[in-house]
Amino acid sequence: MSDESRPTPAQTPVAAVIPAAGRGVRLGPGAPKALRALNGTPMLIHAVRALAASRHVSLVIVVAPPDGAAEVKSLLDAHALPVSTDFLVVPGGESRQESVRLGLDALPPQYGIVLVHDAARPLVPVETVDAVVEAVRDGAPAVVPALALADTVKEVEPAAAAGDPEPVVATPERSRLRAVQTPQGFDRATLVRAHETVTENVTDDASMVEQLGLTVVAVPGHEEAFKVTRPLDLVLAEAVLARRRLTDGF
Ligand SMILES: Nc1ccn([C@@H]2O[C@H](COP(=O)(O)OP(=O)(O)OP(=O)(O)O)[C@@H](O)[C@H]2O)c(=O)n1
Ligand SMILES: C[C@](O)(CO)[C@H](O)COP(=O)(O)O
Repeated sequence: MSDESRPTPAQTPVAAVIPAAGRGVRLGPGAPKALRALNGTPMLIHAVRALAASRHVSLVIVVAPPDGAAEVKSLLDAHALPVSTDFLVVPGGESRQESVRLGLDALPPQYGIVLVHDAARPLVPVETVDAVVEAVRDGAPAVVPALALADTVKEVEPAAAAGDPEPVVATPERSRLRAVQTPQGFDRATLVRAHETVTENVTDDASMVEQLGLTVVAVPGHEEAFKVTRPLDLVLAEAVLARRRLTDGF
């Protein structure tokens, strides 16, 4: 591509990869977590709408449970989604990391910026999505939304058996710690290189970029971008939706 035809950072097309292939073991028995209902609508549909609500995002790739791609395609067809956004569905893998990589493999060439967003964070506000994209457009190779912590955090020597006492080995200074959320945003080439390079298991994509020696930056996250992980999170998510219905009318 010549310099004249290469998009400027402000024009670079943005795609979102939504890993949605997890079982949701910590949520308890039932359908795969992303397909469970929140206020009558599958969690995945909330997450897809949240990302597609950003004026920056023109493609959403949903990474479905390995044997559930057809079901997810039908779900997307059955729910109203913005017509200005394209959608693709691919089957996922055994780990979140593998599912994200399978989503990246399906990314068409024109998308230079990639967001990775957990289906399990269905209520992320569009302002958070936009803040992440804008930080990538401003030149950061990797961006995470982050919140300060309310609890003091201890590092422990993990117990051999669940429930056994665990010796505390350190108390990191809380003011320097952040809980990170999604969407995490990346320059596409950086994220692809990170997934090709880092083979050990990690819990988020940004840490793979850190392992390349690149700087990841944090922008303000949002309390409503919490991850639905345990049963109490479902109660909280329903409450947030009920409050939005009252205050915003949806
Ligand atoms: N093999 C996997 C595992 C997880 N995920 C996705 O990664 C996100 C964050 O994972 P998490 O909240 O841990 O979901 P689960 O793996 O489903 O939860 P659990 O660990 O309780 O089973 C979720 O949107 C989940 O669907 C995925 O796409 N593929
Ligand atoms: C990516 C993530 O949501 C950032 O906080 C988190 O690490 C996912 O962890 P999980 O155990 O796969 O839910």
